[in-house]
Amino acid sequence: MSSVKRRKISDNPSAVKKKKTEAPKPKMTPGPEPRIEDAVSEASDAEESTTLDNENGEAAPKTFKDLGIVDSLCEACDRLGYKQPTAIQQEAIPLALQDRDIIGIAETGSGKTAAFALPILQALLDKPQPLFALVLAPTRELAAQIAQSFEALGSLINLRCALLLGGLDMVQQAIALGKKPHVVVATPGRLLDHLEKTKGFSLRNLRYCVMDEADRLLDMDFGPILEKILKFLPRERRTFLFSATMSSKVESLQRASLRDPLKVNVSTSKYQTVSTLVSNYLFIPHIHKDTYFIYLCNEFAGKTMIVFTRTVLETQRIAILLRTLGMGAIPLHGGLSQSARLGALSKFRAGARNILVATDVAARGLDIPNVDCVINYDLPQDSKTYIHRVGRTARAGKSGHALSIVTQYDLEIWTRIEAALGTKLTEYAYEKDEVMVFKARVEEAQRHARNEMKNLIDDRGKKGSVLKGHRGKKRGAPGSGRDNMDAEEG
Ligand SMILES: Nc1ncnc2c1ncn2[C@@H]1O[C@H](COP(=O)(O)OP(=O)(O)OP(=O)(O)O)[C@@H](O)[C@H]1O
Repeated sequence: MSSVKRRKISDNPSAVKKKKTEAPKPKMTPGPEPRIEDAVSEASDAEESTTLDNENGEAAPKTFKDLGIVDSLCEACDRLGYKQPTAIQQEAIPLALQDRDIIGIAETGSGKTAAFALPILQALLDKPQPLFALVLAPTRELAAQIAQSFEALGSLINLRCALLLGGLDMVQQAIALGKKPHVVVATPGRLLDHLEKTKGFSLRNLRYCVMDEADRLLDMDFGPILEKILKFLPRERRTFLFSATMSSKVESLQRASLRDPLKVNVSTSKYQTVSTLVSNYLFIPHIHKDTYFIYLCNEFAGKTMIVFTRTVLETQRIAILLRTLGMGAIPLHGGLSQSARLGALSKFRAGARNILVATDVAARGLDIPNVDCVINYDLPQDSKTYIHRVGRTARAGKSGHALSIVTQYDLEIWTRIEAALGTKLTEYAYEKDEVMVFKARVEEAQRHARNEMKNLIDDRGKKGSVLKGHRGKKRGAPGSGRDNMDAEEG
């Protein structure tokens, strides 16, 4: 292994010899006085990647060191197998090192997490202090994953990171905050609870605030909580917004109170999927939906799959249906306890089950290696969610397959999704006779699933039951609590 000068975070800033990082000149010039409106209009443009720059118009290979990243962080990247920065990393890191607010847009699975984590860790090395950075994410699973990425990238520099998630013990989290972490990763509802209730916890000296899946965080549901959180943060700070899909609504971007932001867009169109993804649909009669679905699962038998459904109950029913037919399925939705949710995800990650059946709580950000296929059992309600769902496969340059089941009732939304993608997808080729071979077995499994669902619903809320007992409570309804904001995205 090459010998590198390693730097560690010292809590005594004077103990670290300050060395100004010489970041290479960015290819995107800041230009005169960028305003939020400029960023907004730029963000909605279809743009070419700005990495094309050598004589042949090919991307010049760059290393993390070339981008201005220090040795200890380069070594952490190396250990994680990051040989070269991805496009969004190449574009965003030099600008972030120059102390700019950034709106970063790049396809799903393109390495956005390291694009914001590395500059933050580097700034932390320069000026070490507790509660240096805050990262907000819309779902608990995503927040947990981001904290893991920070810990992995900060493994050689003594990074302390705290994770604040809804659904888990506040006291344990307050203890973690008492240890003065450098980075806090949180879901919005729980962070606000701590800001309001945990004695001695303050983000007054925060230097960086990141909103991952920013368009979701800034939308109507989360927006009001975000506004409250921002009142606890200092105005003098850097703000990074990252997502694969970005809202171009001025109001929602203004919510993030960016200062002269620069937009880094490495997507070639507004809603784009990666080129390694094969996407098909099946147009089928609603009455045979389960039979077609089981046929598809059989076609992809042995592969790792995520199946998206619209509701908690449908997620649970589909998982039972699959298990009854001998397939290793596990449900993930906001009707489960938080420990059951994290348990389901780790079983799926570890390969103990090869089919994850999920609501949109799993649509954004989750980075599970080697997901071969995403099936939209129910179509998503909007095209943005489609992009995020299918982005759970074909990540980091790998190939993947997305299949959407479209019935006669889904034509309008499907037309809208295709229009947003700017392309007509091809239909998945099948022989109807081969599908109908499954009909009798599926009908038997449906009867079994109906009975099991009845028992689960009757037991809801009882001790040891699978489903939580918050029947009928809506987001924001009295008693549901803001902590539940991130409990269920579907
Ligand atoms: N430079 C790199 N080289 C190789 N792999 C990388 C590099 N940077 C990140 N990765 C890996 O690529 C995968 C996707 O990264 P990440 O989860 O940050 O994507 P993302 O852009 O945030 O996706 P999404 O929009 O779905 O949230 C991760 O497994 C990550 O470890």
